[in-house]
Amino acid sequence: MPSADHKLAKLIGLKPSVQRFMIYNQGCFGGASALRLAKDLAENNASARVLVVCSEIIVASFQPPSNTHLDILIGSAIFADGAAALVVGSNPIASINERPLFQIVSASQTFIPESDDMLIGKVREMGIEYYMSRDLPKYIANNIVQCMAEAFTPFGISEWENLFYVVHPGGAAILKGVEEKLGLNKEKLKASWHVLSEYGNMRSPTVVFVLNEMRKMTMLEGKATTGAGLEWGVLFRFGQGLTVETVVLRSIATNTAP
Ligand SMILES: CC(C)(COP(=O)(O)OP(=O)(O)OC[C@H]1O[C@@H](n2cnc3c(N)ncnc32)[C@H](O)[C@@H]1OP(=O)(O)O)[C@@H](O)C(=O)NCCC(=O)NCCSC(=O)CC(=O)O
Repeated sequence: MPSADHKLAKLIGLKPSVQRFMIYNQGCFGGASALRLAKDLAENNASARVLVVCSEIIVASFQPPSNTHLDILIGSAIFADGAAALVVGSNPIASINERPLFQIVSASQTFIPESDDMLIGKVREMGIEYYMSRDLPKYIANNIVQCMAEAFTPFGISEWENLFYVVHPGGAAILKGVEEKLGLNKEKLKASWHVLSEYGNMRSPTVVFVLNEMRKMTMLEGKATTGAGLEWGVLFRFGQGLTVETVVLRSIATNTAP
């Protein structure tokens, strides 16, 4: 200490009076927790612009394979270092060229009952020791429909095929489980599959990579909105707890987005 937020604020020349918040020990769902907090800050502080920065040094958790824990080897194979940033605000000012990419409509957090043992990270001297149950993908898959229903019922939406998807690519089995339970075709999670294969599971920044990939793909394909041509979408993350973060998004017309 002072921690990374203080160093970053100085490095990029923010005012000394900038309001800083650090979120630790959230694992993979940290990126969505940060968005949820940023949304509240932006909506409750007129003209605030919130810089969200997610950074993970996962190499600090790297361990040699264990004879008794195959999951340690799986963690070493799928996890990767990464960092990402985005800005959240309300009431964009067109005259200074503020052009949003997505609108955060709602953001919620819940945890799956009886799932505490599915994913555990123990902070040790050598870094974080990770334990993942082989049943973890099943728990996520079995609970996704309920999370989606709770998030989208207030908006009268129940057709999952009509949404765009920004799903945390925790592993291939997790993406396959989500596709299967929501009855999605392979194209729907294209951005998540791409980020998993190119960058791996970087925990909290991963979802920002997926958002950016979604934007890039839809621009390249000439779609009408930043959400693969669709209006409504979901950003879905999970982590220890098992905690699930579900963020309802709306896309922006590409003729107005940067
Ligand atoms: C690791 C995989 C990519 C491997 O996929 P494959 O299709 O190649 O193979 P598979 O699924 O059949 O698994 C191969 C063998 O490994 C075993 N196996 C799989 N996962 C295991 C685990 N966690 N612990 C112990 N064994 C495990 C299977 O039972 C099988 O054994 P056998 O051959 O004997 O039947 C996939 O299983 C996967 O995506 N698993 C989920 C990874 C995960 O938990 N991600 C969450 C990260 S945490 C996160 O994202 C949040 C956070 O950090 O906060």
